[in-house]
Amino acid sequence: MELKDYIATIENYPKEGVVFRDISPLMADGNAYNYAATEIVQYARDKEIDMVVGPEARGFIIGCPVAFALGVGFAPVRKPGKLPREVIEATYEKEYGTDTLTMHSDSIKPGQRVLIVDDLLATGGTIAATIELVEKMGGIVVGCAFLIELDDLKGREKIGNYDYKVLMHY
Ligand SMILES: O=P(O)(O)OC[C@H]1O[C@H](OP(=O)(O)OP(=O)(O)O)[C@H](O)[C@@H]1O
Ligand SMILES: Nc1ncnc2[nH]cnc12
Repeated sequence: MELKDYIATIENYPKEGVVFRDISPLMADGNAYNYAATEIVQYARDKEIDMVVGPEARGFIIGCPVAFALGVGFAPVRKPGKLPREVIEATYEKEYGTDTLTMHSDSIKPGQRVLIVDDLLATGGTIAATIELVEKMGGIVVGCAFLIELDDLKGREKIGNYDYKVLMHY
């Protein structure tokens, strides 16, 4: 399946100069959505994953079906003020601004093997902050998976030696 057929491109959104890659046509097509999630599940199958972690909000859209298919739990990474119990925080820079991410401080148990899933890798700020949060709790990041990587923004460099999988490059 040619997954790029299901990505919409919007220029100058949400800011002048940004080329936005929109996954909503992919989500709207049952076959494409299933195919994309299954590709990530296959990548993760032999990794003995205990938990999937995904950043708000688009990381939930692809991370939750992957967790469901693997038969493991999902831990959300959220923007400040959204999680009701004790949280840990990490601050990061992204393509269009700065932000802080939080997780419930007990959402990953020490030694758990974690797959991080998000829709898109841009500057890598989100994935770097998410890795930091998981590791603060003693989790082991065994893989990172994305639908899309924006190669020019060099987010790959923030991933360093962690294993990662990308379905589409722009
Ligand atoms: O690699 P980075 O430069 O960090 O950018 C990638 C992140 O940016 C987008 O999320 P956004 O923060 O826009 O939130 P949303 O999913 O709630 O729209 C995207 O879904 C990734 O999580
Ligand atoms: N160019 C882009 N398109 C879609 N989501 C993004 N998140 C960060 N940069 C993005």
